[in-house]
Amino acid sequence: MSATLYDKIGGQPTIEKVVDDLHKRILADGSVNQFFAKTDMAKQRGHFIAFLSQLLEGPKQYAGRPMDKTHAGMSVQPQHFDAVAKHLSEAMATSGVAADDISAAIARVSNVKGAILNK
Ligand code: HEM
Repeated sequence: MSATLYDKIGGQPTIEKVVDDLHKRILADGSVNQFFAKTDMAKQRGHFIAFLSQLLEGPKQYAGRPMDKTHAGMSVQPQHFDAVAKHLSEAMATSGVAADDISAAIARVSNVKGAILNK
């Protein structure tokens, strides 16, 4: 059996590092940080770590809301999605994730793009 993407990138410790870096990047980016003005980032951290782990075939631990309901009414546009995906990709690179694993992870994240844009 081949290793899951979750295992390949280093499992939970890597994902936690990536999400911390991602949140720094999002909050420093004036094109998307306004969306998170009222968000409890500690809670968000836990949800995003769990969601990402599950998306990369790690433990099924996500207990947050579905993507369409979570992002409903936010009017997230494709450029916002692309900005967050770019931050995620750069955060993974900074944590030492290999380029082909980053591409595979971003492809999985892109599968939920429609739900996040509510389209
Ligand atoms: C790149 C893909 C994305 C993924 C995988 C993702 C995933 C998530 C997850 C798992 C949550 C937590 C759900 C919960 O609280 O139950 C969440 C919340 C949130 N997301 Fe996203 N998201 C993405 C993109 C975006 C984008 C592009 C924006 C806006 C620029 C955005 C804005 C938000 C906000 C503001 C919340 C918090 C809502 C609250 O405060 O309750 N997300 N997202």
